[in-house]
Amino acid sequence: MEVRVKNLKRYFGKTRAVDDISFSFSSGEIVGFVGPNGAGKTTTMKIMCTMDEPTDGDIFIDDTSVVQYPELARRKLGFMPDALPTHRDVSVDDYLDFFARSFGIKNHVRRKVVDDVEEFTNLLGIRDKFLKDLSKGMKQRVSLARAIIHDPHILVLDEPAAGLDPRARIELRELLKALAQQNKAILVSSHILSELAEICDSTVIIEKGKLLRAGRLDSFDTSDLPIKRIYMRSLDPVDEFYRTLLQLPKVQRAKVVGSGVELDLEGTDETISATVANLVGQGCKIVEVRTLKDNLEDIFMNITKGELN
Ligand SMILES: Nc1ncnc2c1ncn2[C@@H]1O[C@H](COP(=O)(O)OP(=O)(O)OP(=O)(O)O)[C@@H](O)[C@H]1O
Repeated sequence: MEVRVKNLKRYFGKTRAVDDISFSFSSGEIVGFVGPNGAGKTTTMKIMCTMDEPTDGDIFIDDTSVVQYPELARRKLGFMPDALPTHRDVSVDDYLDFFARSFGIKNHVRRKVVDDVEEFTNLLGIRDKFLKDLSKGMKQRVSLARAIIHDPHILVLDEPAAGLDPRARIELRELLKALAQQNKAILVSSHILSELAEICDSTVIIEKGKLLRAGRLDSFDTSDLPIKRIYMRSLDPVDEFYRTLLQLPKVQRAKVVGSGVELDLEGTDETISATVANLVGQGCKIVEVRTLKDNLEDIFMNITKGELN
């Protein structure tokens, strides 16, 4: 199963919340959806889950348009919104049973369906508790249980890890991995970038409604990014080499790592080459120059400008 976001646009008056975005993902894949506040993540996810309609463009689940066939799309999709359930005097079990009913799961199988989902999301021990008495992490698990009660092929999660403590975040991560192993296609937005990098097969980065990058993290072309991270080593004493590097105008940051120096250089590959030539010209005995791979956080900071929509 494939989800294809195709030239999606959603304008609110003059605000171009989503401005011609295209990307796709498939069964068994976890995709991180990353962007600063107001980038258009929630708007995209809401359209995917048929809770809003695009100004133009569409989203296809295989060949089914979510705009033309929202009922069909809803059966295939599970959505975990960023707002948690707030109903006060409803137990976890009644809450999940209600959603199982609303998806038309028949009486004789519904008990088993709810039991299985409660077991998977580790809710069996608290299923008689009222929602109002749950901690944030518990509510998050209830919200995930609700999203998967009808066994959807696609899961869309808006900021599921927000506000969770480290243990709850690890538990959530393990649940998402298990769901991907069940061959579900998962789109998950988050601001906790390091966490996404750990579980995601690929990443979609947007800002101000525009797509900046989409694909596997290790396949991102970073050659056009304004900051290059480099490791250099010379035969000169490392402290001396470090001080020489700091005096170069394009060096933004440097730190000694082992017998070499790691530095952020502002510019292109040409700048790296010119910098090495400059150092050799000053008599530095360079023996190693390596471009370091950016992690998701570095790439995100490097390509987004932090401007609000
Ligand atoms: N119903 C609406 N009416 C008017 N403007 C809206 C509406 N929904 C969203 N927007 C605007 O669209 C833009 C994108 O918002 P969206 O909630 O999709 O961003 P986001 O990436 O999910 O942000 P965050 O990380 O802060 O949740 C913002 O400028 C927002 O103010």
